[in-house]
Amino acid sequence: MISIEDALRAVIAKSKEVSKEVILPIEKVYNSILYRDIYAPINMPPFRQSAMDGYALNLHNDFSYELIDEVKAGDSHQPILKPGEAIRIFTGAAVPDSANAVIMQEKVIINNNKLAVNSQLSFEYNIRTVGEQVKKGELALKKGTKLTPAAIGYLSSLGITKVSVYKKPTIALITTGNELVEPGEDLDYGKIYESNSKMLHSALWNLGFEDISIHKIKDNYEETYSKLKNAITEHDLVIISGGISVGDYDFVGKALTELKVEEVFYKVDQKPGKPLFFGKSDSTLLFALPGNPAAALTCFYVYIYLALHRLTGLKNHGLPTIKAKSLSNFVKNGDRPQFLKAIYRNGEVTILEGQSSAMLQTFAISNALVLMKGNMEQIQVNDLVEVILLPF
Ligand SMILES: Nc1nc2c(c(=O)[nH]1)N[C@H]1C(S)=C(S)[C@@H](COP(=O)(O)OP(=O)(O)OC[C@H]3O[C@@H](n4cnc5c(N)ncnc54)[C@H](O)[C@@H]3O)O[C@H]1N2
Ligand code: MOO
Repeated sequence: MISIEDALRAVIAKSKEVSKEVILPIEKVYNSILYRDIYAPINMPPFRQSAMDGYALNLHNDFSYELIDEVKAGDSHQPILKPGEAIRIFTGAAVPDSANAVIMQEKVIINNNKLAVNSQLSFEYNIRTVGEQVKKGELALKKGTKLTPAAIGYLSSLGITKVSVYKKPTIALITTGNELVEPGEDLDYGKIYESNSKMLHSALWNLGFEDISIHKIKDNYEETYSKLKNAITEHDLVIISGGISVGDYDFVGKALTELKVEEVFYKVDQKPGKPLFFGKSDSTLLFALPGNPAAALTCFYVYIYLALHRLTGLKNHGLPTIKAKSLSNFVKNGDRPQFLKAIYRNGEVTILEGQSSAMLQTFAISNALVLMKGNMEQIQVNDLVEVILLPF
């Protein structure tokens, strides 16, 4: 059995090489990672731009100006102002070369075509200079940057329509188990509703992964073997739920061995999620998660989240962790390090009742996991504990 730290190191080591480049329309790159540096194709702003609704002035040694023209946002004409002349101007409009300051309309008094300003203005006041944000040819965004809404807005403002990003992995989600029936169908004795696929699918969507195919297999060796074989050939990442423990009808491990999947680790010293398998077949990464729903989701956040980051070119390592003050007492059962479902708010964390790996009720209201190390026997109120913040 491997430790959590070694397992995380192995995930980092094995998942770094799988990234590929793809060029996508900017509408499709949200949450993707830039594959190459982007240089600004234009100056931004492309012209001297008014930052206010007001008046553009050609400054002189007097507080009075004569109003001669108007430039609205989008206008292309360039009135020529002599010293002491002003034009009406609006936010975002092009300031003529002959104007050297803009004054807000609240700060002037207008009388006929005369404009009285009540203060001395400095040159370029309220004017955004050409290339103030970024100059043509300068580095606009570095490779490795995550494309947030702000980044997408910024690149669009530079007129960029296509972006080179790390290809997001194609993902197969495979559930196993004779006991599983679809929500909406009758629930016969001995059956349960299949919930892991929808849970993991939404966790992937939340992180911006959309190329996901879902497969459901029974506890049958031949079916397990052939479905896994196809999934490995056709996807960058295969996530299996269930069938990885030691029962007579747990066929995943045997099929993975037959398929010559390299075992990076099997079994992690942790609770929940002990029977976690991580492997690799050529460039395809493969996680076999324990079927118990809370164990599967914990392993997703702790390990698969990290692998997904690596595959998509992000350099940071997994979910953010912080120290927080516990508002709860908790006594650990056994020596295994434990991930505890919890609610974090404002530097404090409440550890929830109902930590069984079969239960999702507490996970459904959690926004964090408390990591209780193996050598800790209990947590007491006011103890500082390590908290992993979940990505929502
Ligand atoms: N003799 C031992 N038995 C078990 C051990 C062990 O070390 N020795 N480990 C236990 C632990 S810990 C876990 S976790 C489970 C993992 O078992 P599997 O990964 O083989 O998962 P299954 O047996 O297929 O399912 C476990 C549990 O989860 C339910 N399940 C499975 N898939 C789904 C799904 N898609 N949606 C909803 N629920 C699902 C399934 O019905 C079972 O109740 O093994 C222990 N046993
Ligand atoms: O590792 Mo199991 O996940 O405790 O139920």
